[in-house]
Amino acid sequence: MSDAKPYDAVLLLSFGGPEGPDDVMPFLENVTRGRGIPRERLEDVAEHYLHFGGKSPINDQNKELLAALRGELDARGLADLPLLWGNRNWEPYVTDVLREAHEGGVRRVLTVFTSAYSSYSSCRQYREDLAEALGTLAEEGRGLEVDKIRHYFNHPAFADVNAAAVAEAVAQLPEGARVVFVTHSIPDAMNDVSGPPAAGGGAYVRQHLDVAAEVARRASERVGRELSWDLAYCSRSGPPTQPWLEPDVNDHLRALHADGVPGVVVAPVGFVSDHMEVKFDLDTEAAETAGEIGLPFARAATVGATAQFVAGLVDLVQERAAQARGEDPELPVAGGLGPSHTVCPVDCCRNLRAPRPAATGEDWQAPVPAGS
Ligand SMILES: CC1=C(CCC(=O)O)c2cc3nc(cc4[nH]c(cc5[nH]c(cc1n2)c(C)c5CCC(=O)O)c(CCC(=O)O)c4C)C(CCC(=O)O)=C3C
Ligand SMILES: [Fe+2]
Repeated sequence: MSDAKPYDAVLLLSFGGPEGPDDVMPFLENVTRGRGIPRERLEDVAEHYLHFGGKSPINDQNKELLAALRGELDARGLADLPLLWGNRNWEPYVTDVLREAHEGGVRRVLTVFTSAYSSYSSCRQYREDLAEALGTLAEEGRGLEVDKIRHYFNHPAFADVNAAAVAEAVAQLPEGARVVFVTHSIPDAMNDVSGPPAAGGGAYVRQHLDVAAEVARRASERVGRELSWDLAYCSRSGPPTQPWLEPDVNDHLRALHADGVPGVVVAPVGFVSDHMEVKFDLDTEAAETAGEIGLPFARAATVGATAQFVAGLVDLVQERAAQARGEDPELPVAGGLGPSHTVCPVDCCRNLRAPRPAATGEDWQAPVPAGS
């Protein structure tokens, strides 16, 4: 299957991040426009970026992932398939990237998000921003069709690479160390409406619990003992009056220490690479918390651009292409939830603030290009 037909390009769609100190505030304004984030929180987060020279790690990590994806596509006979990279919140902006691709003859694009789970922030917001880009391009007379791969939180490659990372971190700690899986906190209300409405909401937490159990099971096999684990959250923002998913990872480390747990592996399964949340909220802040209370601490690696994860992503691209051709490919999964949809049902991960059209959904109507 050395073919990606009917797609004529793959787009890696990511969050984006600042490249230097002058970019930090404009980037944060892009991210938080209309999201009701308090000014103090923005100033705090600006400090996190400035602590690292005003440069987010995310862009270089995406470049590394792109190079690895390119290599894997080439190795599978897909050297002619263009691989694009665009962001929602910073350059290269997805609209500009798709415009240029259209100029080069690209009409049908398969998208891979750098985010593995369902929720407004981790899926629908990407779809809304894609829809906006497609709208802008249609006004310029450019027609493009876009699909996406299924969520990959429960792809075997994602589970396996995370399990290897957890096992490696466990080996650095005393016997009896606990695994604390960490993901980005979101408002409770956002979790409540995450995933397809027919599944009753709560998909964000459900998916993380499923991955955590599966990664812990695979890591336990690797280390030869039963690992106990919890799920905790980082990077809460929003006003204090609004409930967000808890426990916060720092509070949780203190609680585990008080219970006599002899060490913790912090495993950021909610992130595909070492984003600022990982570098600051975990490697800086949570590590400091652990240091203060004298709790041995090891951070498991994120999947990043590991060969096995990259191969899994290309499998997902080929699988989605086969589906688009009307074939019935195998859909490998890990854990207990089964393969997720590729075309989002109506109101999947509903936007609770200001609903906007979202691409790659059942109710998406591609805008008609001007002049056609
Ligand atoms: C679930 C989730 C992911 C994972 C899925 C995915 O990967 O997309 C994620 C990723 C990311 N979030 C990032 C950065 C930020 N997120 C913010 C704000 C928020 N994130 C939220 C959720 C998520 N965010 C939410 C509910 C808010 C509150 C505002 C709102 O309701 O929309 C803010 C504003 C300041 C603040 O409030 O903290 C910033 C700067 C970066 C870049 C990091 C880098 O530079 O390495 C990345 C990858
Ligand atoms: Fe975020």
